[in-house]
Amino acid sequence: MYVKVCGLRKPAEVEAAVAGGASAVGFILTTSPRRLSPAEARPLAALVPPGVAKVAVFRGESLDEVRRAAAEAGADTVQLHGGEPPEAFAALRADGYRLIRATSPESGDPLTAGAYGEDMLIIDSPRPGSGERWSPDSLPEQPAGAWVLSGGLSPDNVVDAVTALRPWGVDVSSGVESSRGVKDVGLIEKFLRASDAFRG
Ligand SMILES: O=C(O)c1ccccc1N[C@@H]1O[C@H](COP(=O)(O)O)[C@@H](O)[C@H]1O
Repeated sequence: MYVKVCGLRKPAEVEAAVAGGASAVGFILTTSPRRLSPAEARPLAALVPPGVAKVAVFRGESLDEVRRAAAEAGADTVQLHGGEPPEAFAALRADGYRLIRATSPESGDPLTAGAYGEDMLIIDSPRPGSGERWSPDSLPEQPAGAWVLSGGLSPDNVVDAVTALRPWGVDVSSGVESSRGVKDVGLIEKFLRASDAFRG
């Protein structure tokens, strides 16, 4: 199972995620208590070994700004939360990025991974990064393909959530923090150990 740990801001957090077997680490390059500048993200991305994705997260920035910031940060994957059209995904694909489309159950967006040309689909609460969970009852259709469960996951609920929904991957930020925007390395390790139950 794919496991992404998002909103990292310090070398020790990146190192804990990598050592614990994360598939991807995320850097928030948009409005957020976890926001980093691309220049701040770049040395963190440089700590990430091959085989672990370096995800730059955006919400509502222009395509030009996404391109500029993702390149400066040294990301290899772009995550878009802004309801961008398929053409934006095509342009970023042509630049060589792997792509994540993020949406929420009641957005009206397609819930099939790849519908806009993305590699993965994150299904998150309507307020990304809030730590809020969403109800499976709010899904208008069964998600399909490489879809990633996000929104309010934590070391204590990830096993039950995955058992119930059987996503292709999971994504966490708030649930591995001691307070809003402040990661707890012990919780990152605990989340990754809990997720090990679903990895080969
Ligand atoms: O973390 C943020 O503040 C954020 C801001 C804007 C877009 C996305 C953001 N985070 C994403 O939210 C989920 C994690 O949610 P949770 O905190 O675990 O409930 C993850 O996809 C982050 O990339």
